[in-house]
Order: sequence, then structure tokens, then C-alpha cells
Amino acid sequence: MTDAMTDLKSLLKDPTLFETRAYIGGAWVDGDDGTFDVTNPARGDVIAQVANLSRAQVAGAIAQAEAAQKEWASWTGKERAAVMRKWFDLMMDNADDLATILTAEQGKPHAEAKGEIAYGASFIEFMGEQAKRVYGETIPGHQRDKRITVIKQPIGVAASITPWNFPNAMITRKAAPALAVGCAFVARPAKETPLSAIVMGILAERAGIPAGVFNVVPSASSSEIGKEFCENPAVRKLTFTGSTEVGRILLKQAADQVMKCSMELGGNAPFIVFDDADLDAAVEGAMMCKFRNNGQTCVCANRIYVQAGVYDEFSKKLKVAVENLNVGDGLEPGVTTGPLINQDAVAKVREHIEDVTKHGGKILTGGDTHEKGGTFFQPTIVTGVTQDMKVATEETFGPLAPLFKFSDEDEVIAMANDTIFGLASYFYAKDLSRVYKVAEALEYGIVGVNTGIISTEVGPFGGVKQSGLGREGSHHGIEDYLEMKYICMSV
Ligand SMILES: NC(=O)C1=CN([C@@H]2O[C@H](COP(=O)(O)OP(=O)(O)OC[C@H]3O[C@@H](n4cnc5c(N)ncnc54)[C@H](O)[C@@H]3O)[C@@H](O)[C@H]2O)C=CC1
Ligand SMILES: O=C(O)[C@H](O)CS(=O)(=O)O
Repeated sequence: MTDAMTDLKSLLKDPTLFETRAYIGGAWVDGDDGTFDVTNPARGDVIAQVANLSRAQVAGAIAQAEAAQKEWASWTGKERAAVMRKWFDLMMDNADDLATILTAEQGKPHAEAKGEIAYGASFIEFMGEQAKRVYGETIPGHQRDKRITVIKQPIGVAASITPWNFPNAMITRKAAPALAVGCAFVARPAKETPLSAIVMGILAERAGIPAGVFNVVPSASSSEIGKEFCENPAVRKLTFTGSTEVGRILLKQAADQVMKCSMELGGNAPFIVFDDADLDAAVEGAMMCKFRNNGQTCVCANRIYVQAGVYDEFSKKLKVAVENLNVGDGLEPGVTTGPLINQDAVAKVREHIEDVTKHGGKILTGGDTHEKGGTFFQPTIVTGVTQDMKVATEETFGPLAPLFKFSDEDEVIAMANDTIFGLASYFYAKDLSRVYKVAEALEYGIVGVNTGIISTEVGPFGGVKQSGLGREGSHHGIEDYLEMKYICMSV
């Protein structure tokens, strides 16, 4: 064990939460393909060497899930809700440690990581409650001797592939509805952030979730494991969060089995400030929306459109707020902005900034790697941005706030909708008719009005166009893990 690994374990109130093995069928398992390194993006050191599972081992996990699922589905919703509540309570009781693990492997500030743990736990609490309310219906017969009933049953084994940016919440947002209705679950976390997934296995075991119902299969191989999930006939549901590019690959692979898929994919969120907006509120919303997780979320403002009459004032106010951000190691107190996940992410931000300045835009603040080095980057604002620049069509996934100027509603709606994506959008305005017109005109699954934060377990999160399929969270989110059965009975 390296010093950095000892260091992480020593930071935990409960050191037994530091686990590097896979969790399969209730057993803790080493990888047939050795281990892979997990590094702390703030420090660059290896904090863990995690079990590297082979495709055969993942197939074994799917078999264990299939074996456990029937018994789990026979529990009442109330019985499943009880153990899910214990899972929720264990998450909240250990939130500090789960956040320390999350910050160490992903980089976000500890306070923000604690927020993610609470957000992730909220899905387990909410869907645990929903477990008691999976209702069917009766339908008046079409003939005098016919009686029609509709029941809902769990789809079976669900498999998940999740990204590194929300290593806890992206798993619980899927596992919670799946387990609530009686599915079994096999989670393959991102290789950058497996520890946050593994620790959910520890807490599942402690909560009394039966062996094989919740499984965690870390692996450095992504495509091979994805193929196993898509080709294994025991998997009846694939749920993915990540880029649209990978979502397309998985959908093509899943088509052979006509597998049910949920896809939470990329975004390119417009953030619109009208001339009747409360500018201080708009700046506050833009800061939260753009710089949460250092800009590494699929719902971050990727384009900031400001109406001409308030452009200069908004730019000045935003610059003050951006220059107040405190960039550093997320495990240090007072840090508001951590590192980017890797050098590829740094290169993407730099590429977008260079493209803006090459085409006549200007850097208002920031614009380069941070003095702390590594993958730290200066929070940046660029002005004079136009629709023909890369940032207008590509997701930056970093701390870059590009300001576009617009004249009127029709112009900005057209610009905002000019993208293949359709996940989140935001605008600040006071005029009620404008609010209704713009909210209805934006082609997005999510619209934030006078707010920059839309993430909650009670809302149906998801995108239109090439930002995804299905919804996660809310009472709608549970439907994605159910099959509907129509029973026609002759009496
Ligand atoms: N709509 C949403 O809720 C979210 C969307 N994203 C999008 O994902 C991107 C950034 O996250 P990344 O993790 O880099 O995305 P990514 O799409 O590269 O990877 C996501 C996950 O898929 C795995 N993966 C990659 N290639 C695969 C393949 N061929 N078969 C099976 N699995 C594969 C990765 O190992 C990772 O676990 C951005 O585009 C972002 O917008 C990220 C988080 C949330
Ligand atoms: O992965 C993401 O970007 C999340 O979906 C963002 S959120 O759920 O925290 O809004």
C-alpha cells in the first residue's frame, strides 16, 4: 500500500470504508486481470489499486444478479423500502467519509462532495418510498365475459455504466428505482472513480440488501464490459450516463437484443439573461450553473447569452464573482474549485478558449492553466463569442464561461435551440409572458427559470434530441425499471 493510499485510509473515521475489491453476489472479489490505479487528480498520486475484473467475472456477476433477482422481487414493496431506508441512513451517517473518498478520486471540494452524497442518498430515500406505490389498474372489459387487469413487474437484471463526474449520485439515481421495484443491479463505475461505487456495496451489505441484488464490477476495460452488458441475455435493462458518442455505441450494441435502455447523455446548456432579469440573481445562478464541479456536469451552462442592454453590466459583475473563486485541492478547507479530471479535460478547455480568441473573441479573465499546475485551470470568461465558434456546438466540460450578445427573444431562442443536444437550459427574466413563451420554445428536457440549479430527486431529469432517452428521478423515473403486463381473462 503506497503512502497516498494509507493517507486516504487514515483520513476516514471508518477506515473499513476504504475497499478496493469488487462486490459480487455478496462476496468481496479480486480481479482476474490484476488491478488498475486510481489517482487523486489534485495531487497526481495513486490513492488505490482497484480490482480489475475480466469480462468473464462480469458475466458471473450478471448470473449472480439473475439468481438473486427472483427472490428480491418476491419481497413486498414495504420490505424493500425498509432495507433501502437503512441504506439511505447508512449513507447519511457516513457522509463525511463517503465525501472524502469522492473528493480524493474525483477532485470536487469536500463540501460539494458531501452535497453529492446527500443528493445521491435522496434517490434511495425517494425511490424506497415509491416501492410501496407501484400500482396497476383494471380496465372495463371489451366483452361481457372479459375482465382486464394491468400489472407492473420488475424488468429483471439492470446493468449500469456511469461517468466519473458524479461517482455516487449517477449510480444511486439508477440503482434506487431498480432495487425499489425488485430488479437486481450490476454497476460498472468509471475507472477514474470506482471507490465511491465500491463503498456503496459495503453499505448495501450493512443495510441488509440480499447478496447478488446489488453488485459492483470495477474494470479498466470499458468497451468489453459494455459488450457483455449488451450481449448477455440475462441483462434486460441497460442504463447509461455519459457522452452522446458512447451512448450511440451502446444503443447500437443493445439493439441486437432489443434491450430496454435509459440514456443520460451530453448537453450544451444555454443560459440566457434578458434585459429585465435581476442581474445579481443571474450572476449568482450563472456561477452555480457554470462552475459547479468545475464545469464538469452535463447540465452546466455551456453558452451564456446576454441581451445587449445588460451585457456590459452583467460581464463586469460576473468577472468579480469568477475572480473570487478559490482554486485548490478539494480536501483543503475553503477551496471552491478543484482540479479537472485529467489532461484531456485541460486540453479541451484550452482548445475552446483558443478557438474563441482566434475568431475575434477576448479573454475577460483567466484563460490558462492555473499556477498550481497539474490539471488545475483558471476559471475563465471569454467575450465576443459567436455561434460559429466551437463552444457553441461542443460541450466544454470545464470552467469556461463564454458570453454571447443577443438582441431579441426570437434571435436568442433560435441560437439556443441550434444544437443536437437538448438536456438542460436556463433563463432569467421577470416578464410573465416572456417566461411562458421562452420556456415553451426552448427544445430541452429541463428548463431552469430564474435558477441555475435544477437537480433534485423529485424532478424527471433527462434530455430530448441527442441528450438522451428516458427520465431519472421523480415518480416517472421508476417506470424505466418496470414492464407492464396486460391480463385479459374470460369469466
Ligand atoms: N446526461 C448526463 O446526465 C451526463 C452526461 N455526461 C456526459 O459524459 C461526458 C463526460 O463524461 P465521461 O465519463 O468522460 O463520458 P464517457 O461517455 O467517455 O464515459 C462514460 C462512461 O462510459 C464508459 N465507456 C466509455 N466508452 C465505452 C464503451 N465503448 N462501452 C462501454 N462503456 C464505455 C466510461 O468508462 C465511463 O464509465 C460528457 O459528454 C458529459 O456531458 C456525463 C455525466 C452526466
Ligand atoms: O452527471 C451529471 O452531470 C449530472 O447529471 C448533473 S446533476 O444530476 O447533478 O444535475
